[in-house]
Amino acid sequence: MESIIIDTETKQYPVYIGSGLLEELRPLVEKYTRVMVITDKNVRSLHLDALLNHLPEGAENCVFTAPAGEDAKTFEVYKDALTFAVRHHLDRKSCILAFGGGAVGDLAGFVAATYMRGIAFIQIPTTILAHDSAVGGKVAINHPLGKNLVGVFYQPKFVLYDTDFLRTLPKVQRLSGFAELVKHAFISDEAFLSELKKEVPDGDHILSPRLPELLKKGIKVKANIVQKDEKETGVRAFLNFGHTLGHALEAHGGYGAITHGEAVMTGMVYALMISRKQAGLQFNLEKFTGWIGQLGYDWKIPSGAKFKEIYAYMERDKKTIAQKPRFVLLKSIGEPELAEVDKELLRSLFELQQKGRLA
Ligand SMILES: NC(=O)c1ccc[n+]([C@@H]2O[C@H](COP(=O)([O-])OP(=O)(O)OC[C@H]3O[C@@H](n4cnc5c(N)ncnc54)[C@H](O)[C@@H]3O)[C@@H](O)[C@H]2O)c1
Ligand SMILES: O=C(O)C(=O)C[C@@H](O)[C@H](O)[C@H](O)COP(=O)(O)O
Ligand SMILES: [Zn+2]
Repeated sequence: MESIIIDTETKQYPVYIGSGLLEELRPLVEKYTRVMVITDKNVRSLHLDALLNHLPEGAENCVFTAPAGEDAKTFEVYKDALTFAVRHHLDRKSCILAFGGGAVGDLAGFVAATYMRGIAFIQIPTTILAHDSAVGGKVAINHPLGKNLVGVFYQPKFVLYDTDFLRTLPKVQRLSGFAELVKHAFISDEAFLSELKKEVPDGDHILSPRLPELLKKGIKVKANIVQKDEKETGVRAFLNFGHTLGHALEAHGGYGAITHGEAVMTGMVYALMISRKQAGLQFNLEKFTGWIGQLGYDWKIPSGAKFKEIYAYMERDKKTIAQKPRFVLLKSIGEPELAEVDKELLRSLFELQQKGRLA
């Protein structure tokens, strides 16, 4: 199986990626006393039977089904999943298998990391977005006051990314996942960004035969960063490009009102404007927003969002120090930095972007 090795301070593990990989699963999980699958209701109805065909007998009795989307990342669902694990006699030689997108992965990883102080964790991602979320070991649930505020760093034993699952993704989820690929390009390499523009001229081209290759590139960008800084004491924060505003919009709108990727795309446009003003970035943002508009993104800040309320969420972002929000900016494509930004600049750019204008 083709794999990309993730080599962190605490663990080294493979991300197997390609078509038809589910066939290879059974021998990888046979050593566990029990496999608890955590999935969501959409993935369950579309793909659970296929997964169960490749798990040891009896696995169908140990499937926890979370609500779809951000509703999976709540304290209540987290507690229900733990209760399920206790009632199903999971022990320290059992494992938790995340089967779904990033929401399921984040929930399942946090359950695995905390049940009996940590049992084995496996990721079988089913979304484009999960080329990001399944790799690197950030697992968390949301707090009403902020995205992913409750979580840990906990690496999986392996990631098995069977790209056949991506075929059933609705358009809105393809767009959501593609935003993280664009992020990986921005923080790494102008040629990667040009390649994405060329390969994906509009929303109908995201699911192209080239997608697995693009996902591998994205994973390698992430692997390279996580390898240097597993616990985000430095460069890992660059993976948060677009997320300071993005997470605030998600929390403010009520988790799930906009997808993570849409929010991050809006946040990247905001960060690019700030970068042009304060980091010396030379970049044709008008052309870029033309392209993403063609793809189907609405990069305007939602009209109902008030700067004061959004700023309060940004103040609680995990990159904030002493109540001063910090943003990932670009000096040039592939050259990120972390910086404080003057509140009045943030306000004026926010108001412009809300009107659909750029600076
Ligand atoms: N841990 C990390 O490093 C990291 C990185 C990026 C994002 N995230 C988190 O990931 C989440 C977003 O990830 P996501 O978009 O994959 O989330 P998701 O799990 O919410 O999936 C999105 C939707 O797609 C559906 N779905 C999943 N697979 C499908 C398939 N193959 N076919 C049809 N429908 C399918 C799901 O049921 C859900 O409704 C957010 O909570 C975000 O904060 C985490
Ligand atoms: O892996 C990382 O590091 C990231 O920042 C990846 C992000 O795409 C992802 O959304 C992550 O969950 C954000 O982390 P957070 O620490 O800002 O909650
Ligand atoms: Zn993200």
